Amino acid sequence: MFTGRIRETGVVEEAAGESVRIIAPKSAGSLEPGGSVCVNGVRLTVRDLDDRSFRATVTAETRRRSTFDTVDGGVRVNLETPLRLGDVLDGHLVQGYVDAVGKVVRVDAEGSGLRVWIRPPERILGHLVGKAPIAVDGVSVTVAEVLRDRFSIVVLPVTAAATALGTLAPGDRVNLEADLVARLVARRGAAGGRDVEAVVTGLHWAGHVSGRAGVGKAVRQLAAGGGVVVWDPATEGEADVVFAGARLKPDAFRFLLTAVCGLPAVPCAPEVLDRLGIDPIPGDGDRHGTAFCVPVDLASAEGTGVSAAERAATVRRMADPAAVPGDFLRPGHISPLRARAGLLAERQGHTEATVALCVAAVLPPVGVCCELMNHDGTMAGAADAEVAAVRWGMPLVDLADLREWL
Ligand SMILES: O=C(CO)[C@H](O)[C@H](O)COP(=O)(O)O
Repeated sequence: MFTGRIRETGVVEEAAGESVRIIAPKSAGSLEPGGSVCVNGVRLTVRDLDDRSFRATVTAETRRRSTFDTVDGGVRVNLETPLRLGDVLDGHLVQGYVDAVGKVVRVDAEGSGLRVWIRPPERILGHLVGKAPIAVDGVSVTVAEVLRDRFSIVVLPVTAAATALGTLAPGDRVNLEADLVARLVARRGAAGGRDVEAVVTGLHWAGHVSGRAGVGKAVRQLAAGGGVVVWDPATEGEADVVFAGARLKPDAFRFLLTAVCGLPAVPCAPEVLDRLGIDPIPGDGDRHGTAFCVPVDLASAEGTGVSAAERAATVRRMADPAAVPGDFLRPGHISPLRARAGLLAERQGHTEATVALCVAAVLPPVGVCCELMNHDGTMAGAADAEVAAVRWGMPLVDLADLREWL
């Protein structure tokens, strides 16, 4: 077992047939014939050694499954000697079994470090989770972001200096080992006919989530009647708490009014509003093109339509496919918003995000969104939203991630 903390980079002196000789004066002293050594994330067996180098076996299977298919003399490699019981586990548990070879597609300077984008084979993308560790050429780093076909890592200056990651360039191939925990979960999921995404999204998880698994978690939460925080850094710089209309309980509406504190509104797919005869409010619209429609109340209600229970009942009826125009009084106290037909592909607003989440949750395309406002009356920023999401046990997802994955 290894940790992904590289103590020495070695240089390949010779690679021929089933063996490789590596110059490694620091590591050679603590190796022994028949023991293990991790070379660029690949666990190899030491054949023989002297005080400045060692020779290890590279089987045909290892060559097929790693970058050892092309390794040559002169190449700098990351080395790690095996973990001993009682050693500091400063990194994460690395087995030295390569899951896949990825290709570096982009390297950008980021602060004093580097952001490296890697395209792995599709089959391991589902094992990658933002903020979880991964071994890249045997180095323990954190997955920063997972997109549809790639993920990124940030290589800090200290890591760039101490390992061969500092010289990575587009086109380079790297050995990848996904986090042991993610792989075990994936295996368990596969046994049950489900993949890792389904297992991860089933976990109780609050705060910022990202990538496909994060969006899956948000959809699942909404489908179960829970709330999701959607952060929009680009247009409004605001976070909205979103619920599905069909699952809306009076207590959720009370929560929006008393804890979330913004202006609750009800995003609807355009066909719902057309069917219910709910028209847009004439005018130039607000600064961001939010499409407010004539507010409504449930005609069968007996109060003013303002209580949390009555407002929730109005929303649930709007989400009911059997609802008809006569079910609603105009004007009322629930403000519908008209989503664009193309949803997030057409407009990146909370209106479209709410409807898209409901659709992904296989629910009628009607939801509630309410801006998160601090109790001093200012609008919540990213840090406020994250704190609130954790406190309320809700996932927080970026609008851009919803656009990418829904
Ligand atoms: O005005 C609003 C409804 O209370 C909000 O800003 C809400 O976020 C929906 O608007 P948009 O689709 O423009 O993001």
